[in-house]
Amino acid sequence: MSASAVPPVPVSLRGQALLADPRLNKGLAFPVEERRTFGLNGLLPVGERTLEEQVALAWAAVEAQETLLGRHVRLRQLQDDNETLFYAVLSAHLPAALPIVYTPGVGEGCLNFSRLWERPRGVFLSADHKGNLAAQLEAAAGKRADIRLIIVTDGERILGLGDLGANGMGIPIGKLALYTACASLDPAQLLPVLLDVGTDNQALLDDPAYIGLRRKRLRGEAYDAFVEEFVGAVQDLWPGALLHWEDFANRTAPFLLERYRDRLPSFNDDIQGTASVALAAILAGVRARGETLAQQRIVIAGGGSAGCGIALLLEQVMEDEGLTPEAARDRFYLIDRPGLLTADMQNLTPAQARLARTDLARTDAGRDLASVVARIHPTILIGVSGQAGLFTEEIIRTMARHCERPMVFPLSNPTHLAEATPADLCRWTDGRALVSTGSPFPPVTHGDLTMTVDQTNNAYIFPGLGLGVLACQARAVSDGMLQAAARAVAAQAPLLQGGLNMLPPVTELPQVAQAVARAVAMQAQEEKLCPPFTAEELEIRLTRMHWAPVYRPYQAA
Ligand SMILES: O=C([O-])CC(=O)C(=O)O
Ligand SMILES: [Mg+2]
Repeated sequence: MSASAVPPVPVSLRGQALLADPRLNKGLAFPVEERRTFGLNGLLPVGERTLEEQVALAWAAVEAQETLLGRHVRLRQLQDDNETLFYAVLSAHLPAALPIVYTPGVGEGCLNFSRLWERPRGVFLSADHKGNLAAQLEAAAGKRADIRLIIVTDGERILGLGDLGANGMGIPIGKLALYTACASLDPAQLLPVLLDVGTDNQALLDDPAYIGLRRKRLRGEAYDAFVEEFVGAVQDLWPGALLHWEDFANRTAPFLLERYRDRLPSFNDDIQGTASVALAAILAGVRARGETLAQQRIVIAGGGSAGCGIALLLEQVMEDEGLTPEAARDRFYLIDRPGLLTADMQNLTPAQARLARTDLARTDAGRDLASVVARIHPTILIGVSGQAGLFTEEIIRTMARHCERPMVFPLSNPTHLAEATPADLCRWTDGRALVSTGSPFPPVTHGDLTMTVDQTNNAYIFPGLGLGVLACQARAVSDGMLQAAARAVAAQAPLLQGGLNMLPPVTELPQVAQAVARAVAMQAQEEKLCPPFTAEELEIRLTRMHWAPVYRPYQAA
């Protein structure tokens, strides 16, 4: 769409204030007339640039940075300076920009967040300000803001990096960028929120540069009441907005998910988004092998909420394929630090207890990962352990002896925490393994074949899920909607169309998001979780919600 076809936006800011507003700033792309109308002459040099020229220069400046952190910082500065240009850069360079803005670059950003802090983005809600959260949310978002989607974290389990306290704000900022870059949601409708309830990370508490609350984490009833006040404020201020929970600790995440999933549209991305994309890749893999999910033996290394979430969604599909709930559960072997989880263990979470094995006792030998793999001959091995190198050569070679095309998913993030590298997995299995990681990896070569590495990252799911939920005004996010999202992604698997990959390439994330959004909305309607709509109405809404990174003309308000 050319700029002249777009109706002018009324703008009340002038001069410095206009240039300092990242949502409105155009930098040297302000045309002569707007420079005059808004008092920009003298503030800007006379030179003019098109958006395309700005994109080329901005991207060159990113690429000139020597480190991943440097590139991440450069893009974050661009986002805070000129949002339109930032998203134009992302859409022009999506595969290269994603690992900078998102995993693994965002991990570096979080680790250095306090030191890099320059200007605010999003809302920091501190436990010290309890009782005042609604006012702070409204003030920080802007009085007239129409917030449709919030990502919230309390920073306790940032990727596999652990408790980063207030530094975890990098994650909601980074993930929200994907809602715009992949699903074209208007960035003005998205809000990152950090619940600053303290940190148990002593290094941060001791760090003079740390920007967060200097106290141990709020726990128990005080924590619950704080989250409750936050959710209540969101519902009052922005009814119908979607709440995306991200990177909460394993013990907190499932509890918050269950507590709120029927009260407002909400989902936990680490549990449900990760499960949905894993299901997508696995469905593509088993179909390519000419099998069903119900035929698989699945070992999950990592008994946290992500591992349990993956098992739950896979089980539901196995039941759809005709297995009884007991038979479906029997397909899974959940392994955590103490080894295979067995029903006689103490302190299991409810999700772990459901999956714990009853055919072994906690005192039995052979409960370590290598022994379990050697005994049960899994067809699928999933790593959500945060333990680099957990998938050893011996384990993988054993698995590959009993399975022609073993599926191996080292999903831990960021890159250095993956349970194995794709290159090793390819070598140890003579190129037979179907490999997918959580973070991006370079292509692998086997013989004269070079293939890109699939990334089973929730980025395939959450942007489209959010778009679909908002487009149909769903009042909740059901497991059925997550299954529908997975099926929509699996339907685009190159592996089922003569290609090598289980997931579509990252370049296709925008098309994937549209397909996921449609599938999610249709499923919500099927389950009567939204007002009824026709297919035509859905298309109109999806088109209306489409925000493109182009400069709109301004007129003085
Ligand atoms: O952020 C990512 O890349 C995936 C994710 O949710 C996590 O690892 O916590
Ligand atoms: Mg996460």
